[in-house]
Amino acid sequence: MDVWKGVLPEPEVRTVEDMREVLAYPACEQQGPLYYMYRDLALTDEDHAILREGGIRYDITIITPGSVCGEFIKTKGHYHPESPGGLQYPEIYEVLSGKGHFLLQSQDLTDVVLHPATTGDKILIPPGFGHVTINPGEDPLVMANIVSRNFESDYSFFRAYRGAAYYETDDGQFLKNPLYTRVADLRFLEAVDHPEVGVVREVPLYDLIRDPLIPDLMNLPEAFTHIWENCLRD
Ligand SMILES: O=P(O)(O)OC[C@H]1O[C@](O)(CO)[C@@H](O)[C@@H]1O
Repeated sequence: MDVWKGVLPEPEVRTVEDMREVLAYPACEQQGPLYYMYRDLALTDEDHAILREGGIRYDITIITPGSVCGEFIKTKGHYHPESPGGLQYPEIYEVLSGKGHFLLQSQDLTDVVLHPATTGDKILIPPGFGHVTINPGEDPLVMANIVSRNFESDYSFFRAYRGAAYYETDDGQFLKNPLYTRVADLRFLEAVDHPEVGVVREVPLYDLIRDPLIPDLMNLPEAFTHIWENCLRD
């Protein structure tokens, strides 16, 4: 992988079979791996200690291009649980190469946002938003994330509702998931910088592991309500 100069552990792999319960076309007979997750990466032991002490993790995920019976390949989708301060844990993503469509849906389904993103773009997942990443491009989508290491993702809603509120098909259309009876229309929003917390295009996400603000942003989201309130503004 060109974008990562460090050691790569064995990835966790999701296959068509693992994804069946969230697919637009669950009877699809295709098989094989769809995406690869390299979790808890660090370039040096010192960096790994910084990540551990800050209670955060740096991961890289590679989503292969293509479709599963006509639906673009995507991640499974999950929500994050509540942090001790009462807000759900947030997350930060960066596109390292390729194109991504980051679909974010609020817990009460009154807001569903799609952020198209390309190399360098950063995406904030605010507390309370479930998220799925779709690869709508012809190349692998390589993306990194920083997230708290103090929780496990919650897949129960996406399992019960067979995926996110919208499926993206390989002709570029968004199909409303019929199990969502009441849900907001999809809003398209450009990925923007968040200079107040140092999350900007010119600074690679990996460099932020040394910024003392980032562990707080990820683990004490209640101290950053001004960021969450504004990050999905039109
Ligand atoms: O857990 P899912 O929905 O398959 O999504 C995978 C993504 O989530 C993460 O676990 C972080 O939230 C990443 O490692 C990976 O990109």
